[in-house]
Amino acid sequence: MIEPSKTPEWSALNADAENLADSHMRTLFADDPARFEKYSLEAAGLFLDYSKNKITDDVLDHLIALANAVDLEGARGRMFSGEPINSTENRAVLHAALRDFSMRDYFVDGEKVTPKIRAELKKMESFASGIHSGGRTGYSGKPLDTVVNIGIGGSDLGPQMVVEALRPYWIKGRRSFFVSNVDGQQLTDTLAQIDPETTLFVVASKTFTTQETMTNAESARKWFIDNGGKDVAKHFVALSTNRYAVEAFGIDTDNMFEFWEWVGGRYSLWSAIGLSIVLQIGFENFKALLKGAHLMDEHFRSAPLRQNMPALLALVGVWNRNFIGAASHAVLPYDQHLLRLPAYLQQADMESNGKRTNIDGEVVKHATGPIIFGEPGTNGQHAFYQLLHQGTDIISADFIAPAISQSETGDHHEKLLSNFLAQTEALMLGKTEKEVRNELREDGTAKPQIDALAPHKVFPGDRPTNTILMEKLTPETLGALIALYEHKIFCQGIVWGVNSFDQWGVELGKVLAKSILPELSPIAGSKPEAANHDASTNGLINRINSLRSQAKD
Ligand SMILES: O=P(O)(O)OC[C@H]1O[C@H](O)[C@H](O)[C@@H](O)[C@@H]1O
Repeated sequence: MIEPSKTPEWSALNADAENLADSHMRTLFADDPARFEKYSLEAAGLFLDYSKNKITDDVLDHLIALANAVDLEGARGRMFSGEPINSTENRAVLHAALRDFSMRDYFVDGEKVTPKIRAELKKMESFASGIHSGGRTGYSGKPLDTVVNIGIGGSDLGPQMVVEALRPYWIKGRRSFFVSNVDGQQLTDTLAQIDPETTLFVVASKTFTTQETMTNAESARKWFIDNGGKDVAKHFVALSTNRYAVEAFGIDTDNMFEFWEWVGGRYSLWSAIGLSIVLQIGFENFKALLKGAHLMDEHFRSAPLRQNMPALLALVGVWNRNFIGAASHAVLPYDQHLLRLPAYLQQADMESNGKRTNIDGEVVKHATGPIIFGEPGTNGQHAFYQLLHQGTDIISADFIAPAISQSETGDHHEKLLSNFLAQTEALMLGKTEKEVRNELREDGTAKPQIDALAPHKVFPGDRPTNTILMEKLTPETLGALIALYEHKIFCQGIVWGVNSFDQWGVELGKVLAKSILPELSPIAGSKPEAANHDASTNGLINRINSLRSQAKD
């Protein structure tokens, strides 16, 4: 592979960063009145303004040249044509096929996968319509109006985020719960709110071997039976790629919704993993979500890089990460219903591009995926934005908002939007010491106080942000937004030369936890002194065991 940091394009970008070091974004805006028109674009119902980044035409030219040097367009073609671009697992990456409503066919290893996708969607549709119409009931004949989705990671974050985002589309009277953590408190708290007669447990796991999910599913089944539940088959369905493990767990494969190896866990909400979404908002709305994503896919496949929203978002991200030095990236939705978007993107982005080895197995020579974090605005403003404005690190950020709220209430949304706009303006402009001093003087502040206060009130500004706007948060625009991020992550992975579709970094902890589990004492029980680990881990096991042994059962 081409080592990006050794290319002339990378060197040109380094030189750009040096040249721009002394110019402030204020000046870039003052010097070029067309900046907003030049550095913004529309696609699939989304509008992206990336003008508040420290970029120029030269920077963009060099970023596009870098994308060409690593053959981003070729890689994009290889993904869509079903090549096994997930090289360490020898798998294709075809989540886009799940939402392709054109007549296009997709092949994996010579096999046409399109009919399988359509058949599974049909199965989901008819299952959901049975539940919604009351044709498919629980063991006592009551409607199944409650869903408990048991899954973790990609089998939890996507459906949960979407269900939360599309509240106004909820079918009246239906409730959804999401249980992910192996911490039994989450399951216990959920079970306390539901009725076995009216609950459908949706066990979601690509592998069907994940400790957390299997433990929660076993405990949920036990609770169901202990609480008078009968006919487990009516109350438990599975979403998985692993038929064998689903059968072994005791779920009839008739009650299984299937997806395939070529759908990565964190890219799976479009597959059978979306069943909990379908049950909460209806199949037509789920289809609209898929269609929105498909619109973005079509844009991504066909638009030249200079007019390609996911590619530009990715390249500007590379600029901020590798040349401006932003090691963290904030995702800041100004929409309360997008509450779970930052958590969703933490997995999507950090599990995809948090890699230190390139696809050739060499340690990379440049920074890769940033730390992703975020909270909905305006809550974040009253918590961590202090650091965004005046901290010692440059943190890039995406500000996301709908122009019209899903529930307009008085002037709340105008207030929300005024904050949304003010924050990116403030981060870009900053406030000079001169401006601070003038303000204090106008307020009648005495000279010694001005001298003492002024340095604290200075904002450096020049801090990079993207603004993503949509008319309204709907299934379509949400689909497009998620697909935008999926493709952004893909493009960055290609530039950085990493495999965005494996996740070996989660394995070591899983293996060690397995060896520690039998060493932990039950409540009021006892276990031999731990001696197989490092001194810290042994010491902590012994301390936990002593606390648990002394506790009453
Ligand atoms: O869907 P599952 O097979 O249960 O996997 C659930 C999650 O756990 C794994 O450890 C991976 O890190 C995630 O990518 C995955 O989404």
